Order: sequence, then C-alpha cells, then structure tokens
Amino acid sequence: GSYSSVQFCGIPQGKGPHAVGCTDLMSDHTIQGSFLRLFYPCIDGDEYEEATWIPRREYYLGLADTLKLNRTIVDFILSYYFGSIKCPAKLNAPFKSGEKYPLVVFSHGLGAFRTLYSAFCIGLASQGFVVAAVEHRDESASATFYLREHSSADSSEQDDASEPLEEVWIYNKAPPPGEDEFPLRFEQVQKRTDECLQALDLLLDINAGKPVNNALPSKFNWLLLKDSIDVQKVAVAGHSFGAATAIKALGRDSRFRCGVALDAWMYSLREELFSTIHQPVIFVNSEKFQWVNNILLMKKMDSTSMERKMITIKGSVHQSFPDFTFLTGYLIGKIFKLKGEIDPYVGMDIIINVTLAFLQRHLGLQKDFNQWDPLIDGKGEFVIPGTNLDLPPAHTEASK
Ligand SMILES: CCN(CC)CCN(C[C@]12C[C@](c3ccc(C(F)(F)F)cc3)(C1)C2)C(=O)Cn1c(SCc2ccc(F)cc2)nc(=O)c2c1C=CC2
Repeated sequence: GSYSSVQFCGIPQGKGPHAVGCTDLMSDHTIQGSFLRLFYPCIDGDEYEEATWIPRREYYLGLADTLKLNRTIVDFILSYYFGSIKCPAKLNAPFKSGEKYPLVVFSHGLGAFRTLYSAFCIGLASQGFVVAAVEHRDESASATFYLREHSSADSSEQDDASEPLEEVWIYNKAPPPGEDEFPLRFEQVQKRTDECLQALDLLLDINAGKPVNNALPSKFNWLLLKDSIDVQKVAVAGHSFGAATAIKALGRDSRFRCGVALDAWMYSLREELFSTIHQPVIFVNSEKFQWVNNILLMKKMDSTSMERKMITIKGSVHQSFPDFTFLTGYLIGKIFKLKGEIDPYVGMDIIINVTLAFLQRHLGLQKDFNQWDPLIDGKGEFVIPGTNLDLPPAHTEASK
C-alpha cells in the first residue's frame, strides 16, 4: 500500500537484542487501582500483532481538552493521522523467561498517558529491561479510565458477576484560571508517587508468583514473569511532571535505587523534599525547556555524597522525549513544537543510551552500556554537561 510519510518512519524499534512485547494491566475495579502498560523482552513470533499506539479514541478527546481545542475537530484530525499508528511492540506476546531483568517504573507527563513514550520504553525493554509505564488517575493525564462494577439500580439482580463492567473516563483537569496552580500540582504529584509505589508492589507480587486479576480482557500469561525481575535492580524514570514524580518516588521508597528525570518540571516539588533523597539521579534536559527557577531546583539536588548528573541535548525540545516527535513531517513538527533541530531518531538514541549507561552504573548491570558513559558527563557531539542557561553565580557558603 502507499505509505504516508507518517507511517513509513514512525516510532523506532528497539535496538537491543530482545524482541519487545507489551501488555496492559488494570489491577482492580476502582480509581485507586494500578493501570499500566508493561513493555518486556518477549518470545519473537509472527503470530502476534504490534500494539495500537493510541488504543481508544477517548484519548484523542482528552488531547483536545489539553490543547484547549474543539473535541470534534481534533478527534477527526488525530484519528485520521494517528488512528492506525502501531507501536513497535507485539501485543500480549509471551514473556521471555529464563533470566532476571532489571525493572524501570515510568511516569508520563502532564496531558500525556501510558502509551505515548513507547520509543523510550521499547528502547530499554529491547536491551533486557521490564518497563512499567503507569497511567495516572490524578486528572493530569489527557484521558484515562477505570472499569467499575455496574451500579445496577435494581440490586435484586443475583448474578452480578455477569453484569458488564462500565468504563469511567477521567480527563485532564485544568488548574483554576487565575488562581495559583501549586495546590493542584502538589496534590497530583503526591497521588502520582503513590501510584508508582503501588505499581512496584504489584510487579513484585507478580514476580513472587501471586495470581493476577486483570480487569482488562487479555489472554496474557502472567505466570511467565515468576522470578524474572531482579528485585534489587529497580529504577524510576519519568518525563516532565513524571520526572518530578520519579524524584518524589525516590524519596518515598529506597527500593528505587536511582532515578532518570527526563526534562523535569520541578514546580510541584518543595526544597525540603531533596534532603530525603539519597539515590543517584540524572537530569536529561532539552535545549528549550529551561528556565532559571526550574534549573535552580535541580541544582538544589546537587550532591557530593551521591552521583547527581545533568546534561542538555542540543537542538532538542520538550516533545523530543514522547513519541509525537516521530510522527509528523518537519514543518508541522516545528509549528507544534514536536520537533527540534536535532533528528528525532538521533535524539531518542541519546536519551536511551545515556539512560542505559546511568542504569548500568547505579543498578550494577553486567552489560556493555558503559560504552555510553561519556554521555553521562555531557561529552558527545549532541550533548553538553549541565544547563545552557547562564545562572547567577552559585551562592555557595564560601562566597557568602
Ligand atoms: C501546561 C501548559 N500546557 C497546557 C496548555 C501546554 C501543553 N503542553 C505542551 C503540549 C504537549 C502538546 C502536544 C501534544 C500532542 C500534539 C499533537 F497534535 F501531536 F497531538 C500537539 C501538542 C501539549 C504540546 C504541555 O503540557 C507541556 N508539558 C508536558 S507535555 C507532555 C505530553 C502531553 C501530551 C502529549 F501528547 C505528549 C506529551 N508535560 C508536562 O508534564 C508539563 C508540560 C508543561 C509543564 C509540565
């Protein structure tokens, strides 16, 4: 058939030795449950289809709300352009048992949802990671849903097991106009952190062989994950608001051994949190998403007792981390700030490789990811160490 330029390039495959599968898990029938898309090394085979990138059209409606655009028009345009996009992971392909994989819990950004960072998640999974991309129910996602037992008015119905579950959709809650948005974001980052910890507990239960009740209809065999996660090698990562979530999760749970903050939006974090974090963190920043207050909060996390790194990727933008950056032509991409100057595939390689190098160093992996160590120090053609802002002179003790 005639590939449009959009389909032909598309979201890049993982470059590692493993074929990648993905499966969706919703742990129970309440808003408090876990909802995540798991990316994992799978048994390769043609009988499995690639997953649909945006699996329900309600997500388009939610994106329209986030963009403050007309739902009908945006639904039409996005369905047309993105409706048939596949993510390069085989839906429900059998998990590849036989070795213990490190685990990364991933937190999406404001207005996003669990499927929009599949290039990053698949890139890691192809290198032998299990990656759990959580979908947050804090009203920061463009859209998400949970399945509720039918609240049938007529309670006399005996066999409610046959009652169909009803979907309850939750959309992105805009901050009260003109008011301070800090209370909303502070409450949301708290809930997001709880959801990351809950996802970790759920995956460790699955690793221990506990039976899985998936509210979503799926034939995926969860028993293959028994004893397949290296429970000492767990990290947390996220983009933007999700990076702040990852940082807060480090402070809440030392089972997360290190953190990867992709273009962190630090606004919801208060300074006193930073003294409770004792794990290594790397800040991977885009060239454009930089302003003094945000960078100063990152610098407050600098430390001599554990590794804190910051790099900036030249020619990149905030949207160089999610998948949209691969899915439009150059012009549209520039207009909507979905692309920077850097080739999106080159940018994503750098993001994945610096993450792999940092995870090898701080999870103690026995792989060859240390080949990318120079990236951690901002050494390489497309990276610089630290920030590209010229900050006011550091207010160190000595200079006071
Ligand atoms: C807060 C101001 N805000 C509300 C008006 C502006 C909206 N905005 C810029 C966007 C992402 C955008 C996007 C998507 C998708 C198309 C499409 F056309 F391709 F579909 C176009 C244009 C919406 C450009 C952001 O929220 C930036 N941002 C993000 S972007 C995360 C995201 C969202 C939706 C996605 F589809 C993919 C990724 N995550 C954060 O955690 C934070 C911020 C800002 C502060 C904290």
